[in-house]
Amino acid sequence: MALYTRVSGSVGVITLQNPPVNALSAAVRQGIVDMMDRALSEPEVKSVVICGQNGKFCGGADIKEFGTNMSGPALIPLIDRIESAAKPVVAAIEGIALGGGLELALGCHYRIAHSKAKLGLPEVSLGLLPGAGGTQRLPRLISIPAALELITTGRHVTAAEALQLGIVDKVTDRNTLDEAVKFALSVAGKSLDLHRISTNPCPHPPDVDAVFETAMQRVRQRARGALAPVACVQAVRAAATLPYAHGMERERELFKGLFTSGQARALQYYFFAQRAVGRWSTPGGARWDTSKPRPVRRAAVIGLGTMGRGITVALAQAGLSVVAVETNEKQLTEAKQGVSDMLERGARRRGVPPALDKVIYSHKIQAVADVDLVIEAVFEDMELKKAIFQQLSALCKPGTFLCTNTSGLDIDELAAQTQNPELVVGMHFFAPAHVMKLLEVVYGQKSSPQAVATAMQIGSKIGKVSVAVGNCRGFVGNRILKPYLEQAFFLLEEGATPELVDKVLEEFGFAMGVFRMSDLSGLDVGWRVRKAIGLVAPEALTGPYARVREGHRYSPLGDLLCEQVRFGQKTGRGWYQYDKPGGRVAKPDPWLHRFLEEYRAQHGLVARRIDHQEVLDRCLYALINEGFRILEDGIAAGPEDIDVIYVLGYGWPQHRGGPMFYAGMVGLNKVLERLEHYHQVHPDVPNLQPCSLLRKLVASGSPPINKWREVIKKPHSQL
Ligand SMILES: CCCCCC/C=C/CC(=O)SCCNC(=O)CCNC(=O)[C@H](O)C(C)(C)COP(=O)(O)OP(=O)(O)OC[C@H]1O[C@@H](n2cnc3c(N)ncnc32)[C@H](O)[C@@H]1OP(=O)(O)O
Repeated sequence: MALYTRVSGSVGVITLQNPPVNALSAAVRQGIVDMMDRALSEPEVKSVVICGQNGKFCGGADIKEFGTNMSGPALIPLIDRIESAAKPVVAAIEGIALGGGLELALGCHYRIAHSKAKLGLPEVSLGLLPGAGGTQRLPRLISIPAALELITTGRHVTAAEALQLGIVDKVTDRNTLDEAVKFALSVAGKSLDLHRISTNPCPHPPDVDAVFETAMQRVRQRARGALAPVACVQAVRAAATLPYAHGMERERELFKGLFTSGQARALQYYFFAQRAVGRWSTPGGARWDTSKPRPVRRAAVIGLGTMGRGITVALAQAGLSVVAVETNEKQLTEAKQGVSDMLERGARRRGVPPALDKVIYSHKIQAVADVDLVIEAVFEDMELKKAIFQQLSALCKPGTFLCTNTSGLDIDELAAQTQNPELVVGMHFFAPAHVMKLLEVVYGQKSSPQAVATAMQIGSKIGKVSVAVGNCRGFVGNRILKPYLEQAFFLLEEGATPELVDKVLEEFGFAMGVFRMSDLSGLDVGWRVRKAIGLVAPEALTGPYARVREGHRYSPLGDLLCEQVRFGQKTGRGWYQYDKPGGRVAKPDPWLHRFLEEYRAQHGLVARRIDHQEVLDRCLYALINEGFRILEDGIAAGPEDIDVIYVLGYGWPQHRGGPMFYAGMVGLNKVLERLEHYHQVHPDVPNLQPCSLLRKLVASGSPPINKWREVIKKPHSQL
């Protein structure tokens, strides 16, 4: 709803009231219509200010209303009504003016923003375009190239940048409403002709066609199949080429196409999923709203390889004091330089001083004695980690949380090395750790609610989306990755090439195909894990048992490549070839193709033609099947957790919502039917055997994803 007051005698103030972000729900829209009518009809009122309660102007359309029977006044005529008003209307922007919120402000004649406000048209990240005149008014106000950039990226801008771009008329550090009222008093009675944006011409750059062509190329390249960025360019083009009314028709037409699309549903699901994972719970009864974190002022990182350095940077940039420990002197010297460089680069980008003084380096593990939390980030070797946890338990002050950055080893086994296993949790970062948004917080059997809550809180403090997950080999992300990788290897054995598999996955929207991704992360990482669990016995690399482990099909292809020291980008050779070790551009490698042919011949495998659909089905459905197993085992509390992990950590296309959402979109019965088919063809591959939760969901009538938890009925369900 909206509140109306009159201040300073002649200014009507309309306050949007819809916590937490004053989204434009039906009631708010109705409130604005009613209060505008009142302000315009009161003869004493000479000007109007629109603001939002609780320091937030407006977070845009109410996303929760999408997909429901929307009622109440439409936004476009409401904004038009404001713009055509005979009295000046001033938007007082505090906190946020996003999406429909900014469009509302663009309908006002003037905009005053607080210096801390953020403005933007982020609809593209919800699979939409600014559909209340934003694509037509913004280019008229700030030029086509600037509007294209903001609308196609959905980027939020600061008030200072908004002033520079011309989105706002004034920025203030003072009380925004007071300033807006003063401003409204000063413009009362003045001509509004130049301030009705829709009536202004759209300024044309001389090379307007080239501007749109370049923009279209850029968005198509980045969009990975997403529709909204392309439609955004088309809508802005209408602003450049058509009169306002016709431009609005084009905007509406494009908006309608997006609004009902599966991509918009997926992206809006993903928006809420990211927030849902913050309301975590564990089977042991720890919960986001009842488990209190302990403050962490000083943290330590043990092991300054790539991961340890990234974690150190992430912590220091968030203002935490870090003791960075590396016992290898040479590595320590390199790490000091590496961390300082990263801190300086990051600071330059953010326009702040580098947090160099936040990090103290030491080559002695004893330096951790006084910290509140330790993150161990040494080599992925259980014996080494166990030894470190024994040392930490003896060295650290009582109550210090002991965390491990393992990507899949047993948290309980590590906790068992310590005197206080309740203080042990996993904090699984993703490389590069100072950049990637995802953190898996892994609770063990004995992790205390406070330890989990503290790790989750540190995660959000350093800007990560933290997802609480249970303890099993690979946790959620890497556990799901395994059957996906396995299918990709099997497809090579059966006749595919890395190029074919990657092409299909990249066309689906993955940031990188599975083989390019393996080359980037290093083939040796998985190899070491497989060796540790006894899968890579040298005598089993050839001969009749090379392709069998524990009675099931196994592909030693990855192991054979590692035997040749083909570790991927780092060695300049992997599934592809690179121009040098560390090279980034993957090129098909004739050696690899010959190697595959020889391998098939050696094992009596006859290459067949594999079509795109089979690649997609087998890789994705094997992955999704494991996702259902994870839900069944209670390792993830809900499908949202898996989806957020997969989008943020593994390059799953956001516009497909995540693997579990995708399964729902495809149809659970279809996923089940395809898995049954492929399992019949490959009975020696247990990962293709449909999991019983999937069968149960199908038997329950394939409920929508937000009802799955009712079928899972795990004790820590959040629904
Ligand atoms: C036929 C229809 C015609 C319509 C034509 C006009 C079309 C307009 C399109 C739009 O305006 S789409 C919406 C555009 N706005 C956004 O994308 C903003 C989304 N929100 C955010 O980015 C953030 O929430 C925030 C506003 C920057 C605040 O971030 P913060 O970290 O402070 O809090 P959160 O945890 O993210 O959010 C708090 C709470 O609020 C809910 N919420 C946020 N925005 C909206 C919204 N626009 N509608 C409904 N609910 C919203 C959010 O879900 C959180 O609640 P939860 O219960 O924890 O999930």
